[in-house]
Amino acid sequence: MVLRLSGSLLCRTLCYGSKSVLSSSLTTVIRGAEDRTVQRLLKGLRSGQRASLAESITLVETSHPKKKIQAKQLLTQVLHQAKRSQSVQGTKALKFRIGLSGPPGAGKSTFIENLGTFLTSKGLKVAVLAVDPSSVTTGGSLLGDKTRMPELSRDMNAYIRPSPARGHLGGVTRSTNEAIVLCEAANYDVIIVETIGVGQSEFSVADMVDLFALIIPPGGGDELQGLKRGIMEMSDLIIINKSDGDLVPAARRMQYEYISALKYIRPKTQHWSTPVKRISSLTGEGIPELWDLILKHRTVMEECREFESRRRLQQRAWLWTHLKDNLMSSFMAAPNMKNILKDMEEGVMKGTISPGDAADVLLQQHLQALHQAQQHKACDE
Ligand SMILES: Nc1nc2c(ncn2[C@@H]2O[C@H](COP(=O)(O)OP(=O)(O)OP(=O)(O)O)[C@@H](O)[C@H]2O)c(=O)[nH]1
Repeated sequence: MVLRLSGSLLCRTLCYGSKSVLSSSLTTVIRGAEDRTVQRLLKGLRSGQRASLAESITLVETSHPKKKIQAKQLLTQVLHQAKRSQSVQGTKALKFRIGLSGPPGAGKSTFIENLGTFLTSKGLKVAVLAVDPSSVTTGGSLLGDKTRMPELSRDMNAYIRPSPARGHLGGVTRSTNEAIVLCEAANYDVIIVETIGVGQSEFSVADMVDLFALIIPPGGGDELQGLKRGIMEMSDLIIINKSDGDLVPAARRMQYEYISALKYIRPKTQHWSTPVKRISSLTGEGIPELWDLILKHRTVMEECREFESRRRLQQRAWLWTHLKDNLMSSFMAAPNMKNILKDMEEGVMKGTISPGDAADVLLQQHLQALHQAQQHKACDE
């Protein structure tokens, strides 16, 4: 459903809710100060305990009202803590968020296993999170499965989190964003967010990382046509995997094709032109050089100050995701909304009311419901 929200209506919705929003966040702060679970999790996160990290992520994925309050409390504290270290250490305090997308079978898990173990051998802590749209429709998860990365999952300096099998894509990515922050609070240096390059998930992931990489296998040549232009536009790095044995010539061809295709694509930033690198996740060839390139991207982005500005824009995008989610939940929770919604949908399909008018009617109905609820609350008090 498309929610058409005119400026004045949005304004009224927000203004109307502001008092209760304010009081509920104050309640959150006051209650949270006493919350033992939050204190315990914070302590566990600070000492880098994987069990506390797993429990904290589960907490932010929950929709249980009491736990939601705890999750907000935890995130608030964690964000304050991160802000404090950033004010002391500057951007060096910011951990590295890497997004990885690629079609099924591209070798994502083999790549993460190889890069991950390479990084932990250098003394870095690595977390792997998955955004898996398939888990929403099938209830099962294809990504982030520990069995796909056997060595890394046994590594004490690595943490692998499978995709949450709930909610719509917005919900999944929202909790992923929060999971990133929690991994950082638990002192993970590199957070890899993995997604299948189908649907919309890669766009959401690109919006929450410092570097977005696309990984592809050498193929027959149709891949380039099939691959969405959008995903190339938002990539900071293109990795041609499986460049080993008999596949080397095909991988080379693929590399040239991508290099030429990128010439016709507007660069994401004027400070970086997207490199196309061949590697083998199976043999590990090219992985150390690829890591150097990833670090170079970070240095360049820090020097031109885009590293921080991207993060700031991502924070703003995150605010909008929350706002849209909260507005939709409040809209759907209003009394009788399901019936009116059904009537309006039928009307729109029959052509008796225009989609725009139907959206306005629904919003008016929602605002009235909010107003009535507020009046009842005032009477009760
Ligand atoms: N020759 C060769 N094979 C590879 C390489 N990387 C992965 N593979 C193989 O490609 C197949 C798919 O690899 P995965 O790592 O499971 O790929 P994935 O992208 O995680 O696949 P999904 O789980 O379907 O999303 C496996 O049989 C791997 O052994 C590589 O660098 N070279």
